[in-house]
Amino acid sequence: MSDYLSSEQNVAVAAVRRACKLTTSVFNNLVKGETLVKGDKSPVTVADFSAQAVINTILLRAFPHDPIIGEEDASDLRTNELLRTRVVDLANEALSEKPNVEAGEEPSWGIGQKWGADDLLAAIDKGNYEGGRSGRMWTLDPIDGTKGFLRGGQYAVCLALLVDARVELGVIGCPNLPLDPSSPDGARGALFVAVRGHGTHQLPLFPTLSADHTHIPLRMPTLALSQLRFLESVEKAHAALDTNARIAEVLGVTEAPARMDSQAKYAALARGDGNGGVYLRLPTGVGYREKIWDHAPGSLLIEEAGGIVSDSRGQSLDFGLGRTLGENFGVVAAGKAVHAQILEAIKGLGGAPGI
Ligand SMILES: Nc1ncnc2c1ncn2[C@@H]1O[C@H](COP(=O)(O)OS(=O)(=O)O)[C@@H](OP(=O)(O)O)[C@H]1O
Ligand SMILES: [Mg+2]
Repeated sequence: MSDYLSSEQNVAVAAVRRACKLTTSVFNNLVKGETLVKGDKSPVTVADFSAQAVINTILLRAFPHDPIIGEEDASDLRTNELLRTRVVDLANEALSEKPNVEAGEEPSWGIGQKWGADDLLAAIDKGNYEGGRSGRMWTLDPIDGTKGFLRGGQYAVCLALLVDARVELGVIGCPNLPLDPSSPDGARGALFVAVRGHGTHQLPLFPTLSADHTHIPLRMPTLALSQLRFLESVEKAHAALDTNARIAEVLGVTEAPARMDSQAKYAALARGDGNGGVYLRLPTGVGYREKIWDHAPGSLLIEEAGGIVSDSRGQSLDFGLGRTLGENFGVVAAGKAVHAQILEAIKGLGGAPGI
């Protein structure tokens, strides 16, 4: 682990690990359980709120002066007692587990104890920061890829620290991502940590041995266009998949795209899964603004693994605009060798809808 932001890394890793344990247990108990009616989103709702309560509680105690841009707010919990009780119980289960001192956890982070409902709701609401161009701030997506979570597919717990609108630390927990991409049926649960200037590393999300704390450095492979495989969203509503197919044709990419929910795509790309090579996310129409928490940690994972992330016109992503990024720009994440050619192909097609 690098010395730069070492206590922030420790805190963020511990917080994301605890939240991922919680979401995994919600999935195993509620989503897989036979009681779930098709279309019932309540497990993802409780998991979302309680994961944000856990992470914000820890951040608040470890770095009391840092604001947080979080996806959720607690207003629904103030009016729904049943939901509130479930969230408080789940968050306390995750927070009260005693600090793992060997893994660098500290009791002063509010762990190893239970919290009252008021404290936990206030912690969730601490995620209401509007963002901006100056100072330190965290951004959190407690469950990115909610649809993937419900399907038992990919989802991610995503946390980043920004300083003066630049992402300095990105931590992404992917409970369902195979630890070793060459054994897709092997152990699942991978954790990714990127620190500006110090690379992107992978470690097991749920360590059992002390050797599991070893950080493995990630480097994106250098691929030619003909070897590329596109990584893209599962949901047609979230990205212009038809445009992706046209761009693939222009570039001579023949491999069928890999579809994956959530920022797990950035993580998979950073470690070169399945000949990944490009994550294309072009808007489906006019008006949608991408959220800061959907791209801040993932983009640093790519950059620190040697790749480039830009909007579809080649500009770097601007994280200083508030809770969202600019309108209708799309995201192109790829290895250095092919990024410019992909931008050319997008331009050649006259951009994407809404660009
Ligand atoms: N219309 C539209 N356009 C673009 N993006 C949208 C749109 N609607 C939602 N979202 C955001 O997409 C997040 C999930 O994106 P994914 O990359 O996981 O795609 S997908 O799950 O395969 O759909 C998803 O994140 P979560 O809400 O955290 O799941 C949303 O923030
Ligand atoms: Mg999201």
